[in-house]
Amino acid sequence: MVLQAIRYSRGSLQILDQLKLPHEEIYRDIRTAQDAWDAIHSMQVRGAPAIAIVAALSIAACIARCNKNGADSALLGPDMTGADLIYHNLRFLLTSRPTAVNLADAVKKLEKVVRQAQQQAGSTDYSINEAYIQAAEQMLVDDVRDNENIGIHGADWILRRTDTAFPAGKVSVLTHCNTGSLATAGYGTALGIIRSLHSRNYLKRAYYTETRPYNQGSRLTGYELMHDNIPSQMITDSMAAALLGLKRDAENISCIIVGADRVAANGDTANKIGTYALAVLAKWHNVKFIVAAPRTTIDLNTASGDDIIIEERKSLEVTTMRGPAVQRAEDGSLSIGDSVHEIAIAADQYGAWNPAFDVTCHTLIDAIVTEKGVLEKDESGEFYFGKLFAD
Ligand SMILES: CSC[C@@H](O)[C@@H](O)C(=O)COP(=O)(O)O
Repeated sequence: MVLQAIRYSRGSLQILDQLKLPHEEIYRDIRTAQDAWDAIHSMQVRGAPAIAIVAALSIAACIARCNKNGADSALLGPDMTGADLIYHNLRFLLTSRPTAVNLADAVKKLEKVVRQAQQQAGSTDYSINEAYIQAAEQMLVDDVRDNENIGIHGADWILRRTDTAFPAGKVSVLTHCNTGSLATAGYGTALGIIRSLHSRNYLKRAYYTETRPYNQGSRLTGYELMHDNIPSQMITDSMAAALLGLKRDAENISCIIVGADRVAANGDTANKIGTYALAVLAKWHNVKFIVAAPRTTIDLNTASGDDIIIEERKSLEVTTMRGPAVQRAEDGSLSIGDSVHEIAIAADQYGAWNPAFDVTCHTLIDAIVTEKGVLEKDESGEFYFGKLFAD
């Protein structure tokens, strides 16, 4: 069964609560823009493309119910209708998390759709709503298709450009954070490449970091890889250098593949905290370092990584951990409880710095894989995005 993190049908939106995974699979109704804002801000849903799509669909689901029943759409701004109501809610959702550009990109595109619908002769609230709903629904479809193409391009590139002289010509790769079905509309970006390698029988093993402090790796990537029976092994973030340093063929890492929250115009890439450290390690160990992202993550209006706003989250997310209680029986076997609790792993009064993302300089990146193909640096060592946006 395909893992479905976003359940959408016209008028209805549900998300799989990622704070409960992998221990509990709970779907939450998203009935309002406020619900979507809360889910994004609290990271019940996370991952750059998924954030954008849930925000867009939350408004679509509300106004679809409104178009059908003529009832209150349950959006913020009860004294507004049609275009104004949509603009207002899009702007509100934009404030939910700052670093990933996909949300801002979606808002810009959806505002354009609404403006064009307003300009149509005889436009009504109903016709504006319909135009919005169709555009938001199309984003869901497009993201899955784009990720499948990222998977194909990325796998092709890895098989061409990295040393595949491992048992049966297979490669092992390392990834960070969660970039799969849970972080996107489906299939995934960096994890999409891993899926593509696996489906062609070229994947020996996917290593993934636990990704402290939010543990997107251990909680979410592990869950997805197990779900799809992809051979995999978790490491803590601090084990990456040791893994790359291993000289055993069977463990040899061909490349590190990560996703992105925002790629600046020069290729500098903001992604989950810890990405930068992996890129430095890759350079030292002469291992390819690849960023996988749809074009919606490339922000040509941001000149370089220096201009990217990095979200800082609460210290508490570093000093606590979530999970079910573990009980050890007399024979030493473990049983894991059902419900998720939060436990302190440090005294919170010490405080902790908690940037959610870091920026990897483009000089450390070998290739950026998009749905349109793989971009490498030119002779002067610069990424040139022009041709990716030719259409
Ligand atoms: C396809 S997801 C790419 C990125 O969004 C992902 O690597 C990441 O950094 C997610 O961060 P998160 O804080 O979990 O939203």
